[in-house]
Amino acid sequence: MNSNLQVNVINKSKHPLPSYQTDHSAGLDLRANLDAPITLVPLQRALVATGLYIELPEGHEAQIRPRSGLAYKHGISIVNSPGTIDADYRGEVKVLLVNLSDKPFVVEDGERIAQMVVARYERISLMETEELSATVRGTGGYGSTGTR
Ligand SMILES: O=c1ccn([C@H]2C[C@H](O)[C@@H](COP(=O)(O)OP(=O)(O)OP(=O)(O)O)O2)c(=O)[nH]1
Ligand SMILES: [Mg+2]
Repeated sequence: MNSNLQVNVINKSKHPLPSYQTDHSAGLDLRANLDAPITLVPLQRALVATGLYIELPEGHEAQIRPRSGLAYKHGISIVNSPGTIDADYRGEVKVLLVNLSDKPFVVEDGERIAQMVVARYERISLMETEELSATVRGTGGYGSTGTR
């Protein structure tokens, strides 16, 4: 799929720019940019560098999401999933990995550790009021509609 939304990026990593792996992938895979591998023992977390700096267009955010393969095979997830990259952020994109398995996991330099999905967002004006409109759901939630 072609994209016409150009996003400025500075690549200070030793790896190629992130890319979409298939024609319609939603996320660009991000690689760890490390001087040395990082070992995550069970339940340990680490802020992993990517060496990338991006300038998102106003009205867009980037979400940093786990990769399902790493999650399934090794229990590797992201603590603050989905991480949010703001359009006005100019720092390095980092990934807050956590090892949810019972075995140590080694993050290697160049490994694809997460994926970045760019999305539009709305900013809202909050209007304080005394009453909200009535709905069938009302205040029901947290399984109020049953499980089957
Ligand atoms: O997974 C992430 C999440 C955030 N950031 C960067 C970009 C983002 O724009 C900034 C702030 O993130 P967030 O608003 O989630 O963190 P905060 O704890 O609210 O920090 P701040 O007070 O700086 O907003 O940190 C990352 O590099 N990776
Ligand atoms: Mg914030």
